[in-house]
Amino acid sequence: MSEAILEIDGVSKRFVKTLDLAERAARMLGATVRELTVHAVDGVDLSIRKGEVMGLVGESGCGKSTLGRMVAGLHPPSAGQIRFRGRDVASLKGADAREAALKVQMVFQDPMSSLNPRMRVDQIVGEAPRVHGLAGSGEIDAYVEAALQRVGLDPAMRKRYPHQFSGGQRARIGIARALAVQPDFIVCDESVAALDVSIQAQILNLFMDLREELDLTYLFISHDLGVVEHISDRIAIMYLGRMVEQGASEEIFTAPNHPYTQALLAEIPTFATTKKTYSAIKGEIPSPIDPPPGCHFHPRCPHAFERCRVERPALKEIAANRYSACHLNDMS
Ligand SMILES: Nc1ncnc2c1ncn2[C@@H]1O[C@H](COP(=O)(O)OP(=O)(O)OP(=O)(O)O)[C@@H](O)[C@H]1O
Repeated sequence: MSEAILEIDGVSKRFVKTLDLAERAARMLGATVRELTVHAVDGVDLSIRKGEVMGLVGESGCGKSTLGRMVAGLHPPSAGQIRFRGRDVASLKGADAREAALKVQMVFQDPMSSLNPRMRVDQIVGEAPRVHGLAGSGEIDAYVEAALQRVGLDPAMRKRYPHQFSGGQRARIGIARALAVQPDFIVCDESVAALDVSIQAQILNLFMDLREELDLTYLFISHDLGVVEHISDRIAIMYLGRMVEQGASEEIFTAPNHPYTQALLAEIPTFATTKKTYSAIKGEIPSPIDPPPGCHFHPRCPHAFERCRVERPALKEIAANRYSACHLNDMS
């Protein structure tokens, strides 16, 4: 088993919700308007080994993107530590901080909104390597051509603008831009969610080919367990800011431990009909502004009992390299 390249240790992120117009007006008129805190990520632990694909799954709003953004250095954690190659990223300064920032890159969901529409592809892909001195002015054209070829784009298209490409091609441009700074670790945030299913498969295959070719490690974020099933070595499941289960991909699918994971699996039609059947998830996801006490999942859990309503379950190792945060595991 290879060493951890990334360690997330007790990481939390809180956002103070900005007041809307009516709330600001009420405050100006002297009313007491409480500032609300969103607990987007709440004490998450996760360790990712060099070369693996870690799938990160959960319903919308559970904190996946916020965790991914913290890993990519786009948000500082409110608490806890993120270590890349053993070094606390927040404590790095100067050249060390810049180097760490380049080594972890993010590929976003919607290439159209993350690519500058007024820049040509060669500028989009070439900008960061030029700024960071990875390619000199005499080499930049060849550097960009190689980056485009690596993701399956014809370098002859390098003078075009993003709107002149299809969705799948734009996804490839986003990947080429991320790879152009020679990262070791890629955070894919719903990177195929906006694509047609057949194009999704092509882009997932591209990610896997690049992993081999460039020795990459991935944190692959998706709300859809079906998408991460085939590419992830391990899967981590989040619910309302907390980690609820982690394990080898195959084990998560064949023997999910946490009732929330079981409910998510019930929502994949092929899985539910061909393998085991679990109760589908019921009710709305609660707000991270006012999460339920105890286990956050207890109001929707078919197995909840008194302890679940009052005590937060710790993420415990329930078998070798298998973790779950459920009080039911203490009863067997
Ligand atoms: N900058 C911000 N300011 C305030 N609240 C935020 C901010 N970013 C995220 N949140 C809130 O934090 C919670 C987690 O959001 P996040 O985007 O990380 O979830 P997610 O699981 O990635 O969901 P989605 O797939 O819908 O993006 C949500 O309630 C969201 O509204």
